[in-house]
Amino acid sequence: MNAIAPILLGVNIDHIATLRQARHTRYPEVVQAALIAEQAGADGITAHLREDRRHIQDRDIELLAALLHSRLNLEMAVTDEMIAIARKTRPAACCLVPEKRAELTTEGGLDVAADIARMKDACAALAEADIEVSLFIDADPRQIEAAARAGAPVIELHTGHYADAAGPGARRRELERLQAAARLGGELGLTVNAGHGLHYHNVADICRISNIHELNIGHAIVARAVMTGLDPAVRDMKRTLEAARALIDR
Ligand SMILES: CC(=O)[C@@H](O)[C@H](O)COP(=O)(O)O
Ligand SMILES: NCC(=O)COP(=O)(O)O
Repeated sequence: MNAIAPILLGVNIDHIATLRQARHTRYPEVVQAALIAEQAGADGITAHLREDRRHIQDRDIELLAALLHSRLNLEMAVTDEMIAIARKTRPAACCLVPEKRAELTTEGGLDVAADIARMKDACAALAEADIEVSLFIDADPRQIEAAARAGAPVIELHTGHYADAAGPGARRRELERLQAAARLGGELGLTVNAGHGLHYHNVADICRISNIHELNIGHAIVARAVMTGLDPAVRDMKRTLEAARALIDR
């Protein structure tokens, strides 16, 4: 029986920057937060450089790319500006996400199927700079197949619909969609990650999807960090992921 691989944790530090941007101060320093998260067990750091720069700033990405010990996963829109920034700063990974100026947070996955040629070009431009490309998509077979055709080696399944599900029935249906999506992604040879809206009390069932490689979690960790500190908040999440995966039924 093959051993189940541990699930990795990417800590998204966007909302450390949200607190800083609230008054445009020099604190809290996102680099300090990232290094604390790494020391607490984060396997990588995720940061979303939005076009509107509402939280993460260009200088954050430059410093993180230079100073992290683990790996930087830069989330960004599929634009010439962002591709140029990525090719210049060369993070280990880029996750291409949809963006709408007016959105409170990411509302859905990238519509890869609607413009395969553009996605292929973006994936190729980033891969040429030795950046691992991930596409942030809904648990939709059409988008998963499109991601494979676009040449992305990694997909990140949007777990927001699961996280926001109104009740246990809806949540179970969303979980089943994610399970089927992860299976299809694996069959197509894609590395399958997941994220958005995950927290300490809804993450276990996602961890039990055996071929999910990494979870990117931010808002819930930063929210707990406000109460207990970032180091324990990250350690708590790592422990939660490890405990859930250890229970996986083979
Ligand atoms: C793509 C995704 O789900 C998040 O990583 C994204 O960063 C959410 O945007 P905010 O961090 O601005 O809420
Ligand atoms: N891609 C998901 C991510 O990086 C973190 O999302 P959230 O946990 O802040 O909702």
